[in-house]
Amino acid sequence: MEPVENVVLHVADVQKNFGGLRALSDIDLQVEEGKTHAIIGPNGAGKSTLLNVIIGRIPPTSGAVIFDGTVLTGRAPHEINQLGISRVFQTPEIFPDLTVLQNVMVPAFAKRDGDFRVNMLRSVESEKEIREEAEHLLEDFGLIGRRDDHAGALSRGDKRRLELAMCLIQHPRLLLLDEPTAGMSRHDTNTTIALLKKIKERGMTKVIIEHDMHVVFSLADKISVLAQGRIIATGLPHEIKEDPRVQEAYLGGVEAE
Ligand SMILES: Nc1ncnc2c1ncn2[C@@H]1O[C@H](COP(=O)(O)OP(=O)(O)OP(=O)(O)O)[C@@H](O)[C@H]1O
Repeated sequence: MEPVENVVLHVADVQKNFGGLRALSDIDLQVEEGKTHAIIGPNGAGKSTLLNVIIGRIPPTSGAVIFDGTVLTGRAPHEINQLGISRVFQTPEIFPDLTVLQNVMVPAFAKRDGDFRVNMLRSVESEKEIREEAEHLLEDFGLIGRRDDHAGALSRGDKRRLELAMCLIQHPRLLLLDEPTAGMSRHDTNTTIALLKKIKERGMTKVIIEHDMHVVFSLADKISVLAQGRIIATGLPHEIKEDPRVQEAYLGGVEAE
């Protein structure tokens, strides 16, 4: 594998077996600081497994994940979060009984204080700085009008945007996005693409797993293609579009925009 400059995340020679099934083989992925790196591949290729290995939810069978020189493998998910990695899941993980504003504030306390604690909610009203930042984010995300509503009452698209705001208030160095536009209308998808482009302007590194080629080619600086648990190609978007192995394994017939 060719050396990559300014690598902030290195997935080094990772394998993952589920019993007799090898879900990931010989994964070597290098993500450059400040770039958006997309991971695409057909259903069952291993994308979610790879993401879960990176965030510490699934231990790899062998290999390691290194973030800015620190080995993540073996650390608990909340420790990995504290090191500067946040993630948005396919199914939004929000607090449905808290207000929209409280939802955005809680991860800021968690990052600062080290864990989610029930009593942190007592500080919600007194923490002016965090509250103001949360309100700014809700404005950016078009959710300020819903700030006092229960988050559980939001539409699916709004819940996903809320979750993104919950990540951003942590000022992560690396943001992992698992199909951030899944289930959204084209309009909501385009709004989310615009938001993610804005984040890019702030220089945050992103790893994005996505099925929607419109989203991938709108955002990615680099793309890796997973097929049957292996990375079969990594390159610039135009290189990936033109790669016959990729067309055969994945794009096959799908017109990339
Ligand atoms: N916890 C598990 N136990 C056993 N097998 C699993 C587990 N998680 C995933 N697998 C298997 O590992 C392979 C990779 O699955 P994974 O969900 O990572 O693929 P994916 O690329 O994310 O697919 P999709 O696009 O459908 O979400 C699949 O064959 C899947 O059935």
